[in-house]
Amino acid sequence: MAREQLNSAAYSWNGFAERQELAAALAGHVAGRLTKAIAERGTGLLAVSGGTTPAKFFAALSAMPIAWDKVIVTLVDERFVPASSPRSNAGLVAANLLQNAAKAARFVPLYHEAVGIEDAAASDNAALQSLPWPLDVVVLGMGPDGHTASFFPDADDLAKLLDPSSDRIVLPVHAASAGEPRLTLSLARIVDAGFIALHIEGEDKRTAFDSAVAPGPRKPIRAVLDAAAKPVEVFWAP
Ligand SMILES: O=C1O[C@H](COP(=O)(O)O)[C@@H](O)[C@H](O)[C@H]1O
Repeated sequence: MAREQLNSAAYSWNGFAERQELAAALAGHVAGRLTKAIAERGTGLLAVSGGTTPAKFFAALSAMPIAWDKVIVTLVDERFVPASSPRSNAGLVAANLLQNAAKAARFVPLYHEAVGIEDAAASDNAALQSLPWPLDVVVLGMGPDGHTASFFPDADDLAKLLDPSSDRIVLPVHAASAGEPRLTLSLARIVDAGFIALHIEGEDKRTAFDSAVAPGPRKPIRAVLDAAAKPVEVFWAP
């Protein structure tokens, strides 16, 4: 059960005492949304984040008894590295989510060998057109700098990345702080999802979230909160 529940127009705060408890609760919400989508339109479209936070949530979700053969999983964002790299978000998903019952899901990666991320983003854009948009569920993460997806505060052309009316599905990202070039779903596709969750853990991320929603410079996560038609469900544990 959520330890604390706070609401504002832009988000609902679901606080938990333990990370494992959060993982189980978030997995339950996501499974419920996917089950509903499968019943209504025969398929469930899920986009998940990478990084270090989601492993426990992925393990819990992978065991949920849903019709995984009707679920398509893709990524919110990806580092421009092959799946064999320890930095690969696809590698994290393969090792932790596409296991157990969830082995039956179809995974659509963002990384493909290409001359550069502009070419990779263009081919992803074409390949992902055929998915059954909108997303039923998107699970975002956030860095202590307030980046979410690969919307880094120092990214080139940040305004273009954060354009909520973009007709792009996937965009290339160059940002000095990102480590390597990135591929990211557009803000427009993220905020159009039926259920938007933000999964963050640790006091540093709570502080970063609090400062992002306070008056002041607009951090990328704030762009999601501002553009989403419904409140973002924030899942946090210390
Ligand atoms: O680089 C990334 O970082 C964020 C946050 O990751 P975390 O390690 O702090 O959990 C993540 O949401 C994103 O997918 C990833 O590419």
